[in-house]
Amino acid sequence: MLQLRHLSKSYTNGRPVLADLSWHFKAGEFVAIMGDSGVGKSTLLNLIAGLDTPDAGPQAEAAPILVDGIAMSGLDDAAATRLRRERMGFIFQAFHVLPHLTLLQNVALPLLLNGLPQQRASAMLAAVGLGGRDNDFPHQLSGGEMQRVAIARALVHQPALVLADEPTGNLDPDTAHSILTLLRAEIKSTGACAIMVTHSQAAAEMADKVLILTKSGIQETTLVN
Ligand SMILES: Nc1ncnc2c1ncn2[C@@H]1O[C@H](COP(=O)(O)OP(=O)(O)OP(=O)(O)O)[C@@H](O)[C@H]1O
Repeated sequence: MLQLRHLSKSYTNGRPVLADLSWHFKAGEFVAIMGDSGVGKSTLLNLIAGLDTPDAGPQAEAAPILVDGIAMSGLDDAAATRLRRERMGFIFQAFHVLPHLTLLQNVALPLLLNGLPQQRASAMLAAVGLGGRDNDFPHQLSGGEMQRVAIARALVHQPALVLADEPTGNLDPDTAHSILTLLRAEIKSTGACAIMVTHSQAAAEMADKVLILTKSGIQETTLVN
């Protein structure tokens, strides 16, 4: 579903953040990515999302990120935006719920942008435990409820790839568990691939597979209690 091939990223100061990463993420898989602070986890998600660009040049792989066989590097801005809008769902702080839209409008946004029927938005709010609150505004919600809206919005258009950056940061353990149970159930029912960056061992335990990102690369690990 998603292939990373010799992916590298350095920032303008020349310091490499990610070097020669290769991995194959499969459809239907819920994968957690862990690793030390500053190792490049968020950078990796941004690259996959097409929000940042991998290193280019004679030594670099020409197509380091393939989504369903499509090279992100071959897409112009409009095509990358379309791919993101149609095929991806984001649970990122930067994509947080919009304060001036109702909960229903927030969740319906990906459907609207993709020209899809909007009925699923209300059902999706109900699925995340916010049934009957369609017309509330984000400021009327707790942090956990807000995160549920973000998840409903990320999943409503049934994306093939869900990218989540610390989706349970700042949530109490019970809320975190119920949110990840929901995320897991959704991706298992749609066959999507979900990639979740987290520092939380409890969150990572909900995934099918845990990868550790280090300076020397990416590898699968088994969590020990
Ligand atoms: N736009 C940027 N310009 C320069 N350096 C950057 C930029 N964005 C990130 N970095 C650097 O890249 C490295 C990786 O950052 P990143 O946010 O991906 O780490 P992380 O693993 O997600 O960390 P954390 O777990 O603390 O969130 C850091 O050293 C950071 O300072």
